[in-house]
Amino acid sequence: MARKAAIIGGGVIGGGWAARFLLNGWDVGVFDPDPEAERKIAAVLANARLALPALSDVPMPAEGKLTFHGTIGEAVDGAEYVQESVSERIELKHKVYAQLQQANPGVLIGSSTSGFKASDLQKGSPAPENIIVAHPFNPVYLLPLSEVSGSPKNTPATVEKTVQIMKDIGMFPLVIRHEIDAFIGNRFLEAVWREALWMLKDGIATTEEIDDAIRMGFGLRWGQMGLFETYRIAGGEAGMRHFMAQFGPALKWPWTKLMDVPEFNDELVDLVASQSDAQSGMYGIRELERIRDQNLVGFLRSLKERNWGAGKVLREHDERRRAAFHAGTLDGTPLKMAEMQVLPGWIDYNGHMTESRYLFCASEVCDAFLRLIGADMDYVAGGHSYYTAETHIRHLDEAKLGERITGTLQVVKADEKRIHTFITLAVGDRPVATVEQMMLHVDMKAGKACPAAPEVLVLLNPIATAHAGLPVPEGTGRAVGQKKG
Ligand SMILES: NC(=O)C1=CN([C@@H]2O[C@H](COP(=O)(O)OP(=O)(O)OC[C@H]3O[C@@H](n4cnc5c(N)ncnc54)[C@H](O)[C@@H]3O)[C@@H](O)[C@H]2O)C=CC1
Ligand SMILES: C[N+](C)(C)CC(=O)CC(=O)[O-]
Repeated sequence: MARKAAIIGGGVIGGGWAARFLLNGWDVGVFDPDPEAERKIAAVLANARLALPALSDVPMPAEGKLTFHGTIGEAVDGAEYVQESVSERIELKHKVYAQLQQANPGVLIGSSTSGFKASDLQKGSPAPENIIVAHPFNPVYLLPLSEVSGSPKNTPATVEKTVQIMKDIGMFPLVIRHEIDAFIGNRFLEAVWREALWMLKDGIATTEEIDDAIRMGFGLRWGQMGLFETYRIAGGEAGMRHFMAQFGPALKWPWTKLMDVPEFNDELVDLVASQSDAQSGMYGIRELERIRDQNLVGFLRSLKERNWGAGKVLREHDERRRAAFHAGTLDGTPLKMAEMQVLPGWIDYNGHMTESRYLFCASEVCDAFLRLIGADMDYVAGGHSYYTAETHIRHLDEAKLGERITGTLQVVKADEKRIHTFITLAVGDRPVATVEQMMLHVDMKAGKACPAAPEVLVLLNPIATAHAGLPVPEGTGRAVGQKKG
């Protein structure tokens, strides 16, 4: 049975949480009095469905069931976790917790609050230990950070349970060790926001110029190394100490206006909003969200390839799901090994997935299979691997932008040195290509074929035996130009 989360407040952030839980296989019950909430969540979910699966290299679980409810009590019924995402008003949050704890007394409540401390949120609650901060960043379905911040009233077990739930949905829970307003992320962002408002108000730069200064320069660095690692490099070979010596005195120079806040009045709002309209008003918000998501997917995918920063979190999430997935897949049928989404860069001038990507997809399927039988990176580091000796691709149908391709693999024949595989790439139940391959087991140092290690054969052989009982897949052994049948 699917696990269930309740999302209380289905606006920008609640919608993002709903999408993340649903796409990770949880059922989600939503309560939001806004009559538009269902439509808004559907729009967020549509964008999330295009973006989040593109980060995964293992099959995503079946999407959970989304339900909308007329009361908080119905939404939280049967939920093991609540993500509260109502507007940032403390009295509203207190009212919501009272209703939640009356309906489901032991339920764990994580708050999306941007700045209230857990001890502020817990005031007046009969069970303060079950209320904790789990502060996300927009878009919740793509960005992994969740700042988990408790008070002395939360037990270590509550913190750990929250951490585990965040990991289960692919997030990076950062436990904040000291209770502070706005945690780490927003304390930092607020400082940047104040400086930006000053520069606007003083007529130093426009919204667009400030955004350009970020996105053409240091913003790109922050996304992959943060602040300290970046500055360490800026110190040259002498590193951080040299950086500090060189730029330390600047701390006392009038570089910032940080302690002063520009007066927040209509004039300031008009200045920011009108410049922002001029800069980006040609795009609708949902359109901007899709542009942002595609940029983030490309960025995150390249971090994933390098197993770095947020990309490492994605890989770890894949590993956890891979283990769960394979536990249920070794049943003697062709192995469902990988799922991929057709990304914008994969489309050619004919408007469909370009031919090299079929081989790329097959190689993802094949690598997943090799990991399954223990021929993984540690095995390769030990000097042995499988090399592909021959590949035959048949293109059966088109794959279009955004479609999800499932790759299944059947072992046609295997012995100590060879694996003959037949991979089917399908969109739903429509095969788009088959890829037949012969792989040779190789001693990499000697550059020669040799028998695979016993620990690999012990995993490979039962699969090969089970698959030997299956019909030989249609198309096996075909040559280019050969007539069907
Ligand atoms: N927008 C952002 O960038 C971020 C916001 N947050 C936090 O997330 C929370 C929600 O913020 P947003 O989604 O931006 O606001 P929003 O205004 O988009 O959504 C708030 C939702 O709460 C609903 N609501 C109001 N009273 C309610 C009640 N009694 N029960 C259930 N729902 C109710 C509203 O109808 C609305 O749909 C806030 O605590 C905010 O500080 C956290 C991270 C980022
Ligand atoms: C502006 N904000 C304070 C609501 C921002 C956040 O809380 C995090 C984010 O997504 O930037």
